[in-house]
Amino acid sequence: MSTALNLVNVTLEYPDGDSTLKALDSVSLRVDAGEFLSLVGPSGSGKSSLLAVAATLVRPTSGLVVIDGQDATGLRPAELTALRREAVGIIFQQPNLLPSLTAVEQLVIGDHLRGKPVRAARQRAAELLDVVGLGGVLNKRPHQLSGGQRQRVNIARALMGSPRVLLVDEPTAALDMERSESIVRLLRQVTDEFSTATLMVTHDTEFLPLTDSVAGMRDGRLGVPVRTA
Ligand SMILES: Nc1ncnc2c1ncn2[C@@H]1O[C@H](COP(=O)(O)OP(=O)(O)OP(=O)(O)O)[C@@H](O)[C@H]1O
Repeated sequence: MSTALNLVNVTLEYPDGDSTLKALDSVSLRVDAGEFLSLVGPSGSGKSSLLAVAATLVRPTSGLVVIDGQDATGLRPAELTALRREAVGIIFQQPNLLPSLTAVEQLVIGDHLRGKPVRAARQRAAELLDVVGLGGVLNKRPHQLSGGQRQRVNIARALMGSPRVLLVDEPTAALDMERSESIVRLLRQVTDEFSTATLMVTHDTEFLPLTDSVAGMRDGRLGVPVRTA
């Protein structure tokens, strides 16, 4: 298996009055293609910081963030944007869909804004929406979809750029138990089908067995991932 995401000795400090707060303290983590890893830990332990650094949205104070073999920490902003667009899919807790757009359009808009041909994007969007179980609601707008369906659109949208790395921040926080389970099952399915290296922050310990391994965070430090089976 090839390593798609590799964090090496990553430290992230924030100014905190006269001193500094270590949101991440010498964190090292590898996620291979096709691996689904979950990240758990108390509030304030650094989980969102780790995702933000892995997404190249926040530059660490020190350490390496290697995505698809490329060290992101030395890149210029434009190069970072390109790397993120090509290699990283991000799924936030709230789908943040645009109210006036249909499900297909939510996926196509990114390509459209980048000046890419829309026809091919529409075809891919329809295929991905089918993969996530939304083949029957391609032309519905967010208010016509359930919370679970909106989260599925969010997942399909993150897959549009064929990312090697999929970063997921509490995808089930706004959903009931049954819908939550189906979303984690879907993330398992897309990890297998598209061979993404998937890293998911979650509070839902019930669904950890659907992932390959679990790593715990505490005070900015990461425990060694434990296999679930
Ligand atoms: N932009 C920031 N500026 C200063 N401190 C920050 C910033 N972002 C996070 N922190 C601090 O870094 C630490 C880790 O925060 P982080 O949001 O990564 O934790 P978390 O585990 O994701 O928490 P939660 O489960 O509540 O979302 C916390 O002490 C937090 O207060």
